[in-house]
Amino acid sequence: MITLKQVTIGKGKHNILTDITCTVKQGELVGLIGPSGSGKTTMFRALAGIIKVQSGQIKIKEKLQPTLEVSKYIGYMAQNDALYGELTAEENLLYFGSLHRLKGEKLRERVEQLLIFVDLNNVRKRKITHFSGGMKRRLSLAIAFIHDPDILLLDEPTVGIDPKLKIEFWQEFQRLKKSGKTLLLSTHLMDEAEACDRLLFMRNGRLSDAGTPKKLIQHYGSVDNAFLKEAQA
Ligand SMILES: Nc1ncnc2c1ncn2[C@@H]1O[C@H](COP(=O)(O)OP(=O)(O)OP(=O)(O)O)[C@@H](O)[C@H]1O
Repeated sequence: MITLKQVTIGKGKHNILTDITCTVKQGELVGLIGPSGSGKTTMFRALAGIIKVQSGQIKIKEKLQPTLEVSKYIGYMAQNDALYGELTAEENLLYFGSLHRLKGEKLRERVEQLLIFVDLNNVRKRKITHFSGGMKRRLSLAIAFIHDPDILLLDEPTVGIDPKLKIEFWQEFQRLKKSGKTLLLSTHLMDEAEACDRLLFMRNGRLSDAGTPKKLIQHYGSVDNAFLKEAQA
């Protein structure tokens, strides 16, 4: 579903990503973990087709990225919320839905479902400028889901989310995975890392290790240890 082959971004000594090769299969829930500044967001941006690779290639459903053709398959939740502050939550969803050519009853139904899912139904008419950080995150997640994409790229989706909603988000991630969606998400939280099918460790722009949480726990003692070891190495 997602293939990276010797992907390098940046130039010479200033590479942000270096020689990344990995795949994510359909129906997998993969966690991207690594220290701050290790290149996770850059990898998401490249997968979403926002930035180009200097060398190597990224394929989404066998199509070379960046290409407009694959944007319908991808739902990307960025770390910095890209929302329209002067629009309400509902208007933002309607707008982003229309960009994906959703309209009429189908769009309205989807907006209703998502406002309930991210627990913003009671503030749907409020402008985003009056939203808290956590509320903006929730709306960003709803926008990534609006067109029911096959691939979800979620950059720290639960930051600023209260514990109850975090559990509900994870139930939804697992449900989406079971329904055949492919999820790649970044996290600094070890309980989330352990809930993934597979983990990719990034360090200094390189993929330093990969494996199931179980395998990594066997090797390092715990996912926490694996993370700390990779961060310090
Ligand atoms: N547009 C850019 N131009 C130059 N350097 C950049 C650019 N974007 C990111 N970087 C650098 O690339 C490195 C990786 O950044 P990135 O945001 O991808 O890391 P990250 O793993 O997502 O970090 P965090 O966990 O803090 O979100 C950092 O050193 C950052 O300063």
